[in-house]
Amino acid sequence: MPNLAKKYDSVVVLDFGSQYNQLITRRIREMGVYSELKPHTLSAEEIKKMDPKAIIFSGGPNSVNGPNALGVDPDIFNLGLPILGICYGMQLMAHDLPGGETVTAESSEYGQADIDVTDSHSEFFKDMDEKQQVLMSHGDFVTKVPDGFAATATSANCPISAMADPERGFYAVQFHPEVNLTAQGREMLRHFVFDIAGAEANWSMDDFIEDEIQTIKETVGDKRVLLGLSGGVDSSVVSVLLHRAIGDQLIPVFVDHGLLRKSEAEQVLKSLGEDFGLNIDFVDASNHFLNKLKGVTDPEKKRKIIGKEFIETFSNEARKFKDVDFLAQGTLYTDVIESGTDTAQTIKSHHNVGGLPEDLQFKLIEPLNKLFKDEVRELGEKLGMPSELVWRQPFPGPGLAIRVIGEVTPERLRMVRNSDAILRDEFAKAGLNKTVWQYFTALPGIRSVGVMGDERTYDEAVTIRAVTSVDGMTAEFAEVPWEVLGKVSKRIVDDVLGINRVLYDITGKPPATIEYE
Ligand SMILES: Nc1ncnc2c1ncn2[C@@H]1O[C@H](COP(=O)(O)OP(=O)(O)OP(=O)(O)O)[C@@H](O)[C@H]1O
Ligand SMILES: O=c1[nH]c(=O)c2[nH+]cn([C@@H]3O[C@H](COP(=O)(O)O)[C@@H](O)[C@H]3O)c2[nH]1
Ligand SMILES: NC(=O)CC[C@H](N)C(=O)O
Ligand SMILES: [Mg+2]
Repeated sequence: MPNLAKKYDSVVVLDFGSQYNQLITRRIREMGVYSELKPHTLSAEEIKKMDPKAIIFSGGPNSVNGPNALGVDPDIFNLGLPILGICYGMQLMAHDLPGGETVTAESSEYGQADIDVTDSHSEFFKDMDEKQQVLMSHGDFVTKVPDGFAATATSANCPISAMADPERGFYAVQFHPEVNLTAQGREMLRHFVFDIAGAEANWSMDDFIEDEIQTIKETVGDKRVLLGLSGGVDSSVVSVLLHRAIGDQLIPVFVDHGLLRKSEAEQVLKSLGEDFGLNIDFVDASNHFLNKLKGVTDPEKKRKIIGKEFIETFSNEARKFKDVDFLAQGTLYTDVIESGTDTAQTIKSHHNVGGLPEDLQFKLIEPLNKLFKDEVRELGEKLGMPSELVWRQPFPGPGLAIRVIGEVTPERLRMVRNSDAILRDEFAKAGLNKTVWQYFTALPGIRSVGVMGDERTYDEAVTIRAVTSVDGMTAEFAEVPWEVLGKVSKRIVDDVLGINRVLYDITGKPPATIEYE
């Protein structure tokens, strides 16, 4: 995203490593105010140049009193700008400003909690009920508010749940107003952005499109751009943006790595090639990928191999054309944060981020890497893309490899591919493809005893994963009618050789993730 903070009213969010930090920026963009996440190392001078209306300090995994504490330029407090500290951000304010104190509690608090607002005059909690349901997720807490501050909310486990110094426009909360589990969190953030910081809502997704097209044009010049096109929502949206910006300088490459779903290659070539008119370079690299994956069982190793093979395939293709300096990908913010950053932990290396080799010879173009899935869908609709494409369920780049736990063999790929086709068929018949966010089968690598036609079997199991979500950051298992599950189970066991048991996964994210590896 270009540096737009100066062009529109904006809020700068400083990153201390919370998994939710980019959710803060999107909550603010939803209000029509531009927001960007920036490193916590940004100096007061650099922030001043961006001319934001306010600053937010995000949460983070470290302790302000610990050896890995992350800090801010102390001059930030003298910029005359309103500041909101969230969780770690609040603790940091109490740690850095005179008179305050943050200590490590004897027991941590993770989950929903009730707080009592003690100062209903506070602009932050203006016109709100005294009791508020919030998400707490912390081990440290503020025991003394800094000079000039007053406590504004309290709870049984966290006596100072919020504090404020309205004079300087400094506000802080121990809970997370950016997540849905804080019932009125959006309202509180609105108070901060509009009433306290006085921002005006003068940014929208249309501005994003215009600004991105302009930036892409300037970056690319007369060079060519190879785009990894998967047929999924993200890379398709990128293809439209790029096509608008640079026309025929775009080379969309679709790779069949042997890990695609049933009939996927034909469908993608038809819908994006024939119907949508993209001139797709199709590469069948399946033997190559599958050979490299032979004997590999560790999930992170698989992901790294796939990331490397993708890049090798793209490099080989680039040699066929002249002047290819750039690689474009449909990377989303979820891929970035889960792959780990300087401040956030690695949950899994997405092939397109953490799986990339260090000596990449392309410059990357990733226009969506600050956005979430639902924002990308909104963008796709604004770009006039067909709704079947915009509302397609996500399919991960490493494909079926991360749905076969343990070794990826042709035999096991056949089992997961055919069972997945049955699941998708039955979900479509039941209309569930419109309501369930993502659904697929996986091979958990369990073998168990069965009896089929009076014979003993000792075969693999298949699990069904079906989740509802908005942005893929959190998810709940979908409540699928028993009847549909029964049909799917019967068809899988009847038709997919080598499967004698079907399981249904009833875990959310967290604590699980959506995919199995
Ligand atoms: N088979 C493939 N061929 C070429 N590029 C691919 C392929 N699979 C994934 N990619 C690249 O990796 C990126 C990340 O994959 P990801 O699955 O997150 O996004 P997507 O496929 O575009 O959208 P969706 O999340 O809806 O599946 C893609 O946007 C694309 O650039
Ligand atoms: O392009 C991708 N490359 C990857 O390596 C990858 N891993 C997971 N996913 C998709 O991301 C969303 C969140 O997945 P998890 O809960 O499993 O982390 C879900 O929609 C997953 O399907 C991936 N997409
Ligand atoms: N979620 C957070 O920001 C946590 C802050 C800090 N690591 C704590 O445990 O208190
Ligand atoms: Mg995909």
